[in-house]
Amino acid sequence: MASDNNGYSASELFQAQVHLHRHIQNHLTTQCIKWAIELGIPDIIHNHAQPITLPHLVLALQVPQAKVACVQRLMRLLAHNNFFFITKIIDTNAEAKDAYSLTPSSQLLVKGSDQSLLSMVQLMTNQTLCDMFNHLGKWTFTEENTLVETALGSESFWDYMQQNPTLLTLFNEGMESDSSLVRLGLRDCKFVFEGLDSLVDVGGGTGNTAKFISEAFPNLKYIVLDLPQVVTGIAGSNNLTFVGGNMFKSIPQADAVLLKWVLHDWSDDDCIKILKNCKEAISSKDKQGKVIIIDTVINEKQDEHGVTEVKLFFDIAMMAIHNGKERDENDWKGLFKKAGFTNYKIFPTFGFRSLIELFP
Ligand SMILES: C[S@@+](CC[C@H](N)C(=O)[O-])C[C@H]1O[C@@H](n2cnc3c(N)ncnc32)[C@H](O)[C@@H]1O
Ligand SMILES: O=c1cc(-c2ccc(O)c(O)c2)oc2c(O)c(O)ccc12
Repeated sequence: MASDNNGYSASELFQAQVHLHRHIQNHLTTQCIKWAIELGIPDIIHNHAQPITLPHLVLALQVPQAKVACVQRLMRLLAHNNFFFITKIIDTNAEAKDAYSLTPSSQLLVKGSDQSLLSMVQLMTNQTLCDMFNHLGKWTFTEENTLVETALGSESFWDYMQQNPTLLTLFNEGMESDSSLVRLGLRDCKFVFEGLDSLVDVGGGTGNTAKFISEAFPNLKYIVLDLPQVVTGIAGSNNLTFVGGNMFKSIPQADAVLLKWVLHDWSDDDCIKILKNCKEAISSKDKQGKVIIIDTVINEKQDEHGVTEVKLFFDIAMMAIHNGKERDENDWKGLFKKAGFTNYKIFPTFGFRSLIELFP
């Protein structure tokens, strides 16, 4: 059998086989994270005062004896991928036993903690949304802008959610959980909000970011603008008001506009429309305000491989779900110029996102 393996050595092809399997079976990591959450494993470990052994873990889980080894194998895979640490502890019989503890990544999966990303995991592993990605091939050959049209038959993701209140709640809770972590980054960026009398948080969702900033700046008049189905019925406070509306139609006047995780949902043309409306909202006779953007800036040269991978995952998700995209600095610069802004400054502070200050 004559073959030159297309010029590759056997060892290169075996490496390629491993590489391929790592990626095509990666959905099992997702499923195992979901499984561990369903069992409540991060919470049990969190509530246990010290690293927990397998016998104690399965006792707390109350799994049938026949499934004990399955839990051990679940924990082995997740520990291999840094979702748990495995350490040795000495038990009452003076024997060394494996015990599990949380890593920073599984700390994010603990229910009810300030930095819990549990709702984001529930959103991203939602069956309807995950199934949608099976239609990418078909979608390519349609005239439809988004996979939501091809797979779910709705004009836009926002329309689909308006018709599916359970998904809307899941989405809003996912966004809220994301905002909790962004708080940590904002602590170092307070200077961006200093000196402002008023701010409109455009597409501000159910107001988690709003609560944090409006509490930190009690003299700041803070308005959250979002779709009526998102903000109707949400109570504000002294300096926080929720307004139902449409950012393409009009944005209330203020010293500054905040756009957190909004522009990546939209095409370039739509972003230019939104940014022009923002410019109008911050321009008055006697002063020019600013726009504060919290979003992704792709930077393949500077970022670690894993960080870029996350940004590129979001790029595919935004393309498919919204006809949106993730952008590099050059893309952002082009949008800013076309929308009539002259100056901007990027602070890379929020993990895979940055804060951009934008001036007319
Ligand atoms: C990805 S979410 C981000 C929410 C929030 N800024 C955050 O970071 O948690 C985008 C938000 O834009 C809102 N949105 C979509 N279309 C809108 C429109 N035409 N006018 C105002 N808000 C809109 C959505 O309802 C959603 O809450
Ligand atoms: O963080 C997000 C995640 C997703 C999302 C949902 C289900 C998936 O299966 C998936 O891969 C991604 O959707 C978003 C979105 O639609 C936004 O407008 C803004 C942010 C997100």
